[in-house]
Amino acid sequence: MYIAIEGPIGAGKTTLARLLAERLGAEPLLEVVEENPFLPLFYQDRKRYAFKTQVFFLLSRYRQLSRLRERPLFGGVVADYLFDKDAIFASLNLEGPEWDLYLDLYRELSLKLPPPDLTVYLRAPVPVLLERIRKRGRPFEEGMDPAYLEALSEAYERHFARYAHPLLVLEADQLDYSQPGPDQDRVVALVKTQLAQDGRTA
Ligand SMILES: Nc1ncnc2c1ncn2[C@@H]1O[C@H](COP(=O)(O)OP(=O)(O)O)[C@@H](O)[C@H]1O
Ligand SMILES: Nc1nc2c(ncn2[C@H]2C[C@H](O)[C@@H](COP(=O)(O)O)O2)c(=O)[nH]1
Repeated sequence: MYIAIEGPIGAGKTTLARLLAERLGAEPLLEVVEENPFLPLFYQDRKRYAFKTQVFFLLSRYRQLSRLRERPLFGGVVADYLFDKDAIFASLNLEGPEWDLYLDLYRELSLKLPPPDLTVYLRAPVPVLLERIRKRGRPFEEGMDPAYLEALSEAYERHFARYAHPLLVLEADQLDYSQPGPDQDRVVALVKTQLAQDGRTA
């Protein structure tokens, strides 16, 4: 069983991936964005650092997800990202020959990765995302541009409107699974039900 959680910045992906991994007896597969040395520079000058930032993410995501093919998944995996995320961000930040070169690389690498058994797409309004980003407190995200978040949310909507694999869409502002309580049980139950409907067991 391989579950991926996606959604815009601050939607609650890592929080949900940890919770599901714990409740389903699976391994969390988490991205460490702080490992990307270009990311803080990207937020200072998006045009200048977009390509370097993206290629670093592309390679590290590819390497991490490739390992899923190389070893048996005994208890399953819950990842806090989908490989497609890379192209969603790239489509907003790259253009011209850099975008063409990037897309060539992305297409080649994506062919080699398995799709998840279930993807959970977390939706939330921009003000909620901004509040959660503020609460998380990463220094380089302090001046997050609401227009960038809006464009990113729209790109996610377009992507999942034509997504061809099993998908569960959750309104992430309606469920507080960040602390113990009934919403945690509710979100776990929703995922289990979806897995069962798709013929998978958790
Ligand atoms: N469903 C939720 N309700 C309220 N707060 C949440 C929820 N999910 C996450 N949070 C909080 O929002 C912040 C961002 O969550 P995080 O999981 O890091 O988001 P993402 O991985 O999507 O960027 C964290 O401070 C987290 O505790
Ligand atoms: N330019 C890009 N930035 C990215 C990409 N993936 C993530 N990020 C940034 C967005 C956030 O500031 C931070 C963490 O992302 P979360 O979605 O985990 O909150 O990293 C990317 O591909 N390109």
